[in-house]
Amino acid sequence: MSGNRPRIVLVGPPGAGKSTVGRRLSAALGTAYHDLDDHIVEAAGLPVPVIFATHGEAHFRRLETELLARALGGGGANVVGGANHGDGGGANVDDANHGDCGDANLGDGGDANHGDGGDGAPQFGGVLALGGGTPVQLLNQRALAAYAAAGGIVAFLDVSVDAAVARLGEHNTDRPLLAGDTRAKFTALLAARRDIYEAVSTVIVDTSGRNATDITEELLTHIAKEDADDRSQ
Ligand SMILES: Nc1ncnc2c1ncn2[C@@H]1O[C@H](COP(=O)(O)OP(=O)(O)OP(=O)(O)O)[C@@H](O)[C@H]1O
Ligand SMILES: O=C(O)C1=C[C@@H](O)[C@@H](O)[C@H](O)C1
Ligand SMILES: [Mg+2]
Repeated sequence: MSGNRPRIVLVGPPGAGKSTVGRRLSAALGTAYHDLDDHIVEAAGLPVPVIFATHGEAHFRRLETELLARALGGGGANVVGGANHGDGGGANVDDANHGDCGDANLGDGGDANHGDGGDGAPQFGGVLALGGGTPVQLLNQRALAAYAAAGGIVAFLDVSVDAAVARLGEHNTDRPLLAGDTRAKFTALLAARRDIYEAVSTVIVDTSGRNATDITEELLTHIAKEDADDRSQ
């Protein structure tokens, strides 16, 4: 796996602890931490709930797919501001004007660094936590499959409904898809996505009833084992 691609990618539903564990893991590994949601927020210049409310989920998903392709460096979909980012390859899913949002600059970010290092090479080494819904899009599933086939680790952080709701609250306001009755929405969301999380992952870690330190230790052990296996081949 190239040094500038993530050593490990974390997937799972909201509240699984991807961001929490991802930060701890990167600190333990002495590597960078990247949160795809944070990169989307930076690219859009808006918080996630505002992107959803103002520009719609479809626009958020296009930004997400573009940034995942850049992070995994597989020449995947080029969705946002394609002409300016020079990463080439793959389908161009959106046009340069982002007609759905009425703002030609949204998601392009001008001179902002969106992880492509300015020369198209991905700069997402270390730990990459995805958004809860990132693996749902087919293009993203393909990007993750290519990354895993090249030796990448995709860890599904699983969580029960009760544990997730205990973490997120019964009426979460930070996650647009869980607003209102968070328990009911989380239950439906996990039921719809469980097979996808399982399919894209190379390892599954149940986080229910476990603290972040414990989960981080398990992932560190897994990474060390993968590294040892790589060396022996
Ligand atoms: N193992 C854990 N035990 C208890 N609480 C946890 C654990 N992991 C995370 N949390 C708490 O749960 C909440 C959600 O965690 P976090 O933001 O890391 O989830 P996420 O998977 O990144 O969610 P999202 O997909 O919405 O970004 C936070 O308040 C965090 O402190
Ligand atoms: O589960 C989801 O679809 C989402 C999870 C968050 O990480 C954000 O990516 C956004 O709120 C969508
Ligand atoms: Mg997160």
